[in-house]
Amino acid sequence: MRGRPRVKICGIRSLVDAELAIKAGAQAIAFNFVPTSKRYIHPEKAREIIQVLPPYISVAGVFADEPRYSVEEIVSFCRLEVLQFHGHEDPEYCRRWSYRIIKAFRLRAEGATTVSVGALASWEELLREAGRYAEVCAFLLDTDVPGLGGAGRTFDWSLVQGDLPKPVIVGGGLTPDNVGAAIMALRPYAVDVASGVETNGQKDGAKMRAFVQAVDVAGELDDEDELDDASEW
Ligand SMILES: O=C(O)c1ccccc1N[C@@H]1O[C@H](COP(=O)(O)O)[C@@H](O)[C@H]1O
Repeated sequence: MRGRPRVKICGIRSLVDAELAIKAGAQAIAFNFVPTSKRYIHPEKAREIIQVLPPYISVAGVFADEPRYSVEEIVSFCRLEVLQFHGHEDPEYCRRWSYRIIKAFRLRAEGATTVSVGALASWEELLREAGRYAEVCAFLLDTDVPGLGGAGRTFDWSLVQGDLPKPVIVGGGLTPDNVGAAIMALRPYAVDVASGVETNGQKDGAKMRAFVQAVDVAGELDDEDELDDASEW
């Protein structure tokens, strides 16, 4: 992909965070329902925020290894539109949802020599895993870090050596300074950021604006390289 990637800002915990992200130009925001995450938000609070959002902003929920009934309950209570499964969910778990599903794969961190259980260390492993998840709408490529995600660390981008069968969202340690390079290297459908737009653990409006501007610049450069191709997302 091709052209200007979409931006998702993850770990929204207040209405102010949501407003800043939307004003900065994000197309999607996400609420984190992983209980161990420092960005966890209670469903009641997420629902309050979602109820007053303007239209045309995609709203996602991040889950990791959560029982299905519990996800169903939170999704319908909060009226989420897209679900991001960030744990060890297998292809069977990712089937037969009435919502769009993004499956996250955790890739070897830049500079690391080993990976944790379920994380991927080569293009061949990634390609094989991606082929198993027929019913998801996109893959999120994130970094293998303790706590499953959100640590602000990049993965080894050279592991990605071609196209995957679904649109690719790139996350993991992106910042206003490196997101342009990530886009030029990986040409994703979308980029995803949590830590890189925060200061002292709080969402930072200036960093969010700088992030979206960096995506705009890289997206324009990418556009110049591309002929319109309606067959690609
Ligand atoms: O943000 C978290 O705390 C988190 C916890 C558990 C699973 C996923 C989490 N966040 C996701 O991690 C990536 C990258 O975050 P970062 O930019 O490196 O901080 C992002 O996709 C979040 O959705």
